[in-house]
Amino acid sequence: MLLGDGAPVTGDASAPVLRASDVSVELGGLPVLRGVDLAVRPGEVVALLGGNGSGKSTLVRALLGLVPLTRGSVELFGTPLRRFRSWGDVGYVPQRSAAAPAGAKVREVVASGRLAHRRPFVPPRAADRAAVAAALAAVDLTERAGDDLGVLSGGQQQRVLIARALATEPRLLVLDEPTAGVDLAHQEVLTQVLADLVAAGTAVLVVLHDVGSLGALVDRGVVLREGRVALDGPLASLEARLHPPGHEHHEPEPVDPHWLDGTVIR
Ligand SMILES: Nc1ncnc2c1ncn2[C@@H]1O[C@H](COP(=O)(O)OP(=O)(O)OP(=O)(O)O)[C@@H](O)[C@H]1O
Repeated sequence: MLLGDGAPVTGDASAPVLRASDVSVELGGLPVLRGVDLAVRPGEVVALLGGNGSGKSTLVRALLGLVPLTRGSVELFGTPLRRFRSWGDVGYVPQRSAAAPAGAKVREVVASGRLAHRRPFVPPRAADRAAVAAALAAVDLTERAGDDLGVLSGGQQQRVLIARALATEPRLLVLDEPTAGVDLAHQEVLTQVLADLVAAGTAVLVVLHDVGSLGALVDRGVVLREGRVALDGPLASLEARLHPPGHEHHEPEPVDPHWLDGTVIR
């Protein structure tokens, strides 16, 4: 369909890239997520917060189709998850303990982030090689590209997983505790890399225990508690509800700090 001036209709540019409605998940016969609603828009950075076992990783995995929903629905870029095929638009950094392929070279792991862009049995194109090189440079691991993943330190392995997701050149980047085990200097490098992606329109959903340097990028925090969304709002408002100034009477009700179970917002 064309508008009167001939411009193609491309849809609502601010439509959510990710929308979860009433998502419930049971694992081992027990409810883990209970009616979660969540939307992430282009260029938005949403932090998923909450105590241990509140369901953050399960939610991320459910949103990517890695665990089945028992109720509710997920849309990626406006397409229901069961019909979604554009995985080249999605980057995923799992929790490190969940992924450390034995015997793989660093470059191979990062290059696997390009698979959704490539046709089978065709050698990588210049664009694929350039994306891998840029991703390795972004996490400061160019020199280690030929090493076995297993000989890298824990924090370096984490940076490899981040590079794999960056190599995808995603429009939606989902990261599960990406800064766990990463030193402060490289957390700041990661923050700058993400800031550049976000400025270019990439949306980010990031599970965090310690908001740390990434906090400067975060637009909104969503706090899970026992598989439900307990709070959803700007980080500053969550912080105000956790630490209300004693002398003001118009602040919202303080929330129970145990909901965050040690999560550090500031
Ligand atoms: N495969 C599984 N089978 C049974 N229960 C599971 C499974 N995976 C997760 N759970 C349970 O689901 C709950 C939520 O786990 P999840 O890993 O999503 O929490 P989390 O908020 O990411 O925690 P953390 O901050 O410790 O990483 C926990 O009680 C966990 O034991």
